[in-house]
Amino acid sequence: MTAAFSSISEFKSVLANAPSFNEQAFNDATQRNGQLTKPPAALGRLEDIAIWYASWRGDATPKIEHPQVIIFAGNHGVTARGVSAFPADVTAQMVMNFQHGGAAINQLANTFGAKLDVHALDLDNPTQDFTKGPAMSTDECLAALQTGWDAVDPETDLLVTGEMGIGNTTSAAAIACALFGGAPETWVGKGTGVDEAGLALKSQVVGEALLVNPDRDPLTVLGALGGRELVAMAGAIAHARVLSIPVILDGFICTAAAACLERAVAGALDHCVAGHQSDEQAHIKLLTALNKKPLLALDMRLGEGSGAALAIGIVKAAVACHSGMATFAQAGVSEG
Ligand SMILES: Cc1cc2ncn([C@H]3O[C@H](COP(=O)(O)O)[C@@H](O)[C@H]3O)c2cc1C
Ligand SMILES: O=C(O)c1cccnc1
Repeated sequence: MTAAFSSISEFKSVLANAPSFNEQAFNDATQRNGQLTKPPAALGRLEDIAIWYASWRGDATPKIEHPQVIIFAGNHGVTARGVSAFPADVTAQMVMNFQHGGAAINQLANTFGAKLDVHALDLDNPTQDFTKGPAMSTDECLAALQTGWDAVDPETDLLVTGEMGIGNTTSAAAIACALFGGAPETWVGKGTGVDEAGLALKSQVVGEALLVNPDRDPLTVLGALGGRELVAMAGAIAHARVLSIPVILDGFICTAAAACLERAVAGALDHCVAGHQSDEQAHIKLLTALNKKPLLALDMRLGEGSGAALAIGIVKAAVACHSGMATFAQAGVSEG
């Protein structure tokens, strides 16, 4: 399905009307799981993951053959406030690095057999510093949503969305604070490695951003405090929902973008699992608020979709066990 959104409310209504999981496949996969040659629940969370995946694919014995990783890149006006340990130029430089195969995500996508696509969003025009007004106009937000929407390959069977955008942990913290409340201090983290003074500055910047952008409608928050790469991730995750493509969420930034969808339409992230727990301190708080339990916790705080790409291996393994194992009857193994 291709869609050209003329308004944020149209986007929201497409998301709200997206299909849910397939109950027949859920029931069939649950029944099959109980017949496989293992003690009940012996594969732990792998069993839940396989049943979740099967129910979204509408197939009780699915395969994962075409994972897609999409990285979106955006530049942030708020970097003028000195919120990152790195200069804003690094965003465009890393886009070149992705294109030449030199970044961590290139190696991880290769390792797990995923196609990697990179979309740079208007890098020459950073979003407005959101301590001065909304980061984006409605039209800019719609354009970024569309880029994300169109980036999803309808033939893919597992999606990872990642990002690159110097300054975007501040953007993600501002979004999380706007959506879930609490003090800015509880949402900011060290990002690329700011010191104590940098952390205090990030809290101050988030506080200012929330005063200047008082509207708490979740999709308005996304455009007012997000960067284009966050908006595009939300657009891609929404399109995956419409196409019944399961998604693995990455770290703090990806989860903050996704959280806007869930707050706009309850259940909008039911087709998503949390790939990992980022070392960005507020990520676990955000995951808990979304009722998502991370698959991995490896002290990573990179972004680029890296933690989610690693979790492709877990989801693939879970589905391979579920679809490939023999039942007790097939294998002639006695049940307990
Ligand atoms: C070389 C390099 C590669 C990266 N890959 C992802 N990020 C990560 O760091 C940035 C967010 O941190 P902050 O808010 O502190 O700027 C994002 O671009 C994120 O994807 C990177 C950062 C750097 C420096
Ligand atoms: O959790 C993340 O996504 C993250 C954390 C720090 C820097 N970049 C990304």
